[in-house]
Amino acid sequence: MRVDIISIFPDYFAPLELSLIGKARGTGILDLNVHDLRTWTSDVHRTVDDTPYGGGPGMVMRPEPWGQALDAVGDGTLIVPSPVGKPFTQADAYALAALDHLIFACGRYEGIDQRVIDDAASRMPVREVSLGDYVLFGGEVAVIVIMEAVTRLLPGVLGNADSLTEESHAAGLLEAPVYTKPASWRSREVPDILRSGDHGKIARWRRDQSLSRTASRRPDMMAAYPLDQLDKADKKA
Ligand SMILES: CN1CCCC[C@@H]1Cn1ccc2ccc(-c3n[nH]c(N)c3C#N)cc21
Repeated sequence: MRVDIISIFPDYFAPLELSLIGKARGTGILDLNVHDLRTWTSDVHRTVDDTPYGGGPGMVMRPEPWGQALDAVGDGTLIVPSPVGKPFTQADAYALAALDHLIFACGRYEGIDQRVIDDAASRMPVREVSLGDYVLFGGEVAVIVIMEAVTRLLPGVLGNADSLTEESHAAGLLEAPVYTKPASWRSREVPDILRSGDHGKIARWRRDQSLSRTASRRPDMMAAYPLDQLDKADKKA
């Protein structure tokens, strides 16, 4: 997978040189290129913003540098983090992980001139996405989150691909609580069932824990959970 990230703060993406994403870059699974938007400015001050038409607070990112930057990186699927975007989900992460070329446009200030998105949409798929119902300074942090959610789904990145099937949001439920040694810690014990060695009972316990956690913390996910899956789980466990 090729990824191009365009930002006025390219150093924000230093974390993408670390851990499993850094390894994916080193092994060629991920071809990640970070670009400074100011590369495509032509004035001495390398200006990327200007006052908004119609008045209002703040500044808007100028279309010219963005247009040249997007021309330079070529066509792919353009992802534009934005507070007005579609909420980003695990399903979106899977969809993006199946693509060959992702381009991320990191806005700042009050946002990017709308004509940049409209112009790009005339020649490639454009996805405006939001991380959640809160306001960030810009798109960079959202891109780091999306990059982690997508990269971990790429074949060869996670040592144990099986873990993808049971994790939260992949199976449609929140994960059960996890425990490790010691068996007793500050007078708190690991649930006996997890030390029983009875894998059928352990699976049922974990499913019950997932269901109760999801029901109490994410009733929206419960509403979307296919009821026939609940029956299957009971029979399997
Ligand atoms: C504050 N400032 C004036 C009001 C409008 C937004 C602006 C800041 N800002 C500029 C570009 C940009 C991109 C994404 C986000 C963003 N916020 N919250 C999310 N879930 C986001 C995503 N994904 C914020 C951004």
